[in-house]
Amino acid sequence: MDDHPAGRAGRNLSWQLPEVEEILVQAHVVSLPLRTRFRGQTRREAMLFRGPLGWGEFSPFPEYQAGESAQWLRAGIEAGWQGWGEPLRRHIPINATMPAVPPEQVESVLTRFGAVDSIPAVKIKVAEPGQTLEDDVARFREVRRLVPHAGLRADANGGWSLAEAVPALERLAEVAGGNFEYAEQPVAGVEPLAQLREALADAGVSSSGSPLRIAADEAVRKAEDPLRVARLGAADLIVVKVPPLGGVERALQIVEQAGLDAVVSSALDTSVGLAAGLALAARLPHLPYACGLGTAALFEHDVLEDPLIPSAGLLAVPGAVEPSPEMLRRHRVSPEREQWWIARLRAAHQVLAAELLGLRA
Ligand SMILES: O=C(O)CCC(=O)c1ccccc1C(=O)O
Ligand SMILES: [Mg+2]
Repeated sequence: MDDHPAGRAGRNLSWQLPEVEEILVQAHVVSLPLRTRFRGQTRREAMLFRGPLGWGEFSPFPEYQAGESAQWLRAGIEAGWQGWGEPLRRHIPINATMPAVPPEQVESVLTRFGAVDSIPAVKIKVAEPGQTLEDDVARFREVRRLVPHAGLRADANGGWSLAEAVPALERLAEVAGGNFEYAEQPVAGVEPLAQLREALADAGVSSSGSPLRIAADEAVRKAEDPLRVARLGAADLIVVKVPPLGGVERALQIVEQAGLDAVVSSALDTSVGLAAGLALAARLPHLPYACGLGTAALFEHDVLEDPLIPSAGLLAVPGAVEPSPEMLRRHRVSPEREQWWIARLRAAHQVLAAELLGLRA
């Protein structure tokens, strides 16, 4: 557990990087409208490309620089040129994802994730800038009212301070009854998570008689060293996303080396990217929680004829997916935007090429 995975000559981690021009032979940049604002955005842009083995996605968020974006490119290239290995299961339980909406919108969001009685868990965004704890409590309460048997999770995206997080989680735990599965990245960083775990234990914040569990998200996907969380005992479980971790194979290694329970989640990917998340969830030997891969339900339009929307609380592991040419055309970005994405691709490719060279040296 002491090496950064990038420094390990692990299984299947060395590859032939395709040239940029080869990637661009069949590349499409789309802008997809969201139904509800998410991460402050109302549209999601993505570059999709076809390799010999199938489609891959490159969709780092607009503000991401080349260093961070290189991992996203690595994941997309893995999909098209490397493949994902053999699944251990055919269906993945899927949580609903609840953006920071007012309570009167909760029901309409939930119903997009299939019959509400079948939803195994709901991940609820909290600590949204500009909102208050009362907004979070009201949203939690409404979810609990509509799906009283679902597990509940709160995702603060690191938005609380330590001093805010303890009373906030105490409140939400009351509302959730025994159904509070975990709090995702309630505070930013790794050490603060470890401190919060102690503070919650001292304050006796619990669900179903056990201390409230803490999940690390940004502390894994945006960290120089994604395993520090595990080494410091800063979380009970980790959220793993294929694109920022550089692919299915690397994400698998991180989970294995962390030795913690893992929840696979999307990065608000199109259905092309979600297929990679499902491939990862299908390969994890132990999958104790529903995964956050139902986010196609938050899109007004997607690129597949049949987007990967959960039904009966599940998504089938699709293997290969094929975007519809009509959707790719309909949601195509402007030529200027396309050039911007190609420049991003080139910059990320350069970083990735240097990284892979370093590995081989
Ligand atoms: O986990 C889920 O339910 C959906 C994915 C999700 O919330 C997300 C999507 C894009 C960027 C960040 C996040 C996040 O978990 O913080
Ligand atoms: Mg999160």
